[in-house]
Amino acid sequence: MSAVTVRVPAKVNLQLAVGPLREDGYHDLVNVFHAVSLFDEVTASEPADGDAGEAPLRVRVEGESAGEVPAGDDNLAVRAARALARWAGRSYRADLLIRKSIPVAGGMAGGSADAAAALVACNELWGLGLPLGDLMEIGADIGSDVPFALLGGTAVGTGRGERLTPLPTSGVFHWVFALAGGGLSTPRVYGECDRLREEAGGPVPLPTASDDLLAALRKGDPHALGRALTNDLQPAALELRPALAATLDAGRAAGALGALVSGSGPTCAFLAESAEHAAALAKWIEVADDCRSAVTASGPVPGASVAG
Ligand SMILES: C[C@@](CO)(OP(=O)(O)O)[C@H](O)COP(=O)(O)OP(=O)(O)OC[C@H]1O[C@@H](n2ccc(N)nc2=O)[C@H](O)[C@@H]1O
Ligand SMILES: Nc1ncnc2c1ncn2[C@@H]1O[C@H](COP(=O)(O)OP(=O)(O)O)[C@@H](O)[C@H]1O
Repeated sequence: MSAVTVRVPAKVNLQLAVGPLREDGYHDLVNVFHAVSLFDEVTASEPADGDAGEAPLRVRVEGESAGEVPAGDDNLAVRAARALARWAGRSYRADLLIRKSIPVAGGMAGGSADAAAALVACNELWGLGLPLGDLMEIGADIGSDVPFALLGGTAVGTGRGERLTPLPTSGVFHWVFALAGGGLSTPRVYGECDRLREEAGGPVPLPTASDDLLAALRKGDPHALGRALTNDLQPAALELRPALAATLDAGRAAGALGALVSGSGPTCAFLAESAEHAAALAKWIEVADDCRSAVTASGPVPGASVAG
């Protein structure tokens, strides 16, 4: 095979419960991930013969926000492909082309998605045949969210968010995502969360899964799910970017069943009753000051998969 294209979804966090800061600089989480139909595409191809002597892994990024993504060794897709080659114990070559639609530094795990897609694409291109479990182990070293981008669906992540258990769900959930101009740095948002907690004083409870949320997912009840959505990073994201409060209010006022910041933000997520309701909500949300555009999507969808 001379080229493999993989499609990979964005995520929204339905519950993000953040425990105390650990000694290694991470936080223990209960992270309920949900994969939604907003996709990046990564193509891995064999470099042409005349390119011998060039870097073994090269990357090109296309899409509206391509300029915000590193196009060298720091790219998470390149790091993932390099880690895969190391795991296989050989040097391999590939040209990677990333077509980005997932917002960059938007709290939707676009970089992790590209890393996951590169693992699946290079596993196929190089004929390694590694099982999903091995790819998830390699991915966890690249970033806490990479294993979920490989798995997809709806799942709860514990530890740093990398230890996954799939969750049973019914039906389809319909979403609107308010994309903001520019991003928020994930470490900065976790740091702000710690600072706010220190300021408030008192102990930080260990994270636990919400029974109401799990029941709403099992039943496929969007009204109950809307009421159960929570994100412990939201106060920190709002502190760093106060204009997001008006975006959330616009969605609530327009009748969203639930509204929250997606992960570390600044993307905001709104739950709708149906595809039609989501399309109507998007029109109201789009006019909020800090909203660059509002897009509709549904979930759950599968994780990184070779495109048919
Ligand atoms: C917040 C979340 C929610 O799913 O994602 P985003 O909303 O940014 O996409 C994740 O926890 C982000 O995961 P990911 O982006 O893979 O983070 P990593 O590369 O593993 O870590 C980046 C930095 O985030 C902080 N971090 C990450 C995970 C975790 N459980 N505790 C942390 O404190 C640490 O400061 C770490 O150095
Ligand atoms: N392939 C990639 N796509 C997006 N960002 C990447 C990629 N590789 C490295 N990065 C870096 O990772 C940072 C976080 O990206 P991203 O995963 O999009 O955000 P978030 O962690 O908020 O979901 C970006 O600011 C960017 O510098």
